[in-house]
Amino acid sequence: ASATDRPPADPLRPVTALAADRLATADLVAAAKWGTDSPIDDPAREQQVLDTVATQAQRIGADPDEIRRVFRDQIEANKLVQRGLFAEWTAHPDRAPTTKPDLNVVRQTINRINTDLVRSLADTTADRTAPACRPELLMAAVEVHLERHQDLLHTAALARSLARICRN
Ligand SMILES: O=C(O)C(=O)C[C@]1(C(=O)O)C=C[C@@H](O)C=C1
Repeated sequence: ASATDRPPADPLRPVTALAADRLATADLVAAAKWGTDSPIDDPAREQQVLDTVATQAQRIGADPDEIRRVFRDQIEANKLVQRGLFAEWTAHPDRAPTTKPDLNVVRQTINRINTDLVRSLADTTADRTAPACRPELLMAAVEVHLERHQDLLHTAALARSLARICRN
């Protein structure tokens, strides 16, 4: 067998990278909401996200309820980052953002990541069911943390976002 016959060393890397990509948008969402009347919690938008990913899951033969649960975690993790940043900006106003992104544009980015993440979850159903899922997921999270030089807030949120990736 040649090296190319080997299964990928890091099968959960794409899912982990997409979860981190989605969390990176929390900085933009927080900056868009900072100093406005828009609250961090937007239940109507959450419902829209969850319904859309469930429909996408169904269309590609994935379990819509499982995908909903995984995305509930993505949303909670996103709010963790937003709340952490609001706390930091409140305590240190000099660290608050000076430009305000357009929330609708940021949501378009989130929508694209959501679609990719649904696909990636469907593609890794076997890996996520395997006994090796937890160690592989941890390895992928450590690699993403190191490569992106993530701070504690984003790494803690990443761990939160991965809570239900493994099926066992
Ligand atoms: O779109 C927003 O307003 C966000 O804050 C992002 C997000 C999400 O993770 O999708 C998180 C919290 C809100 O309640 C709704 C959605």
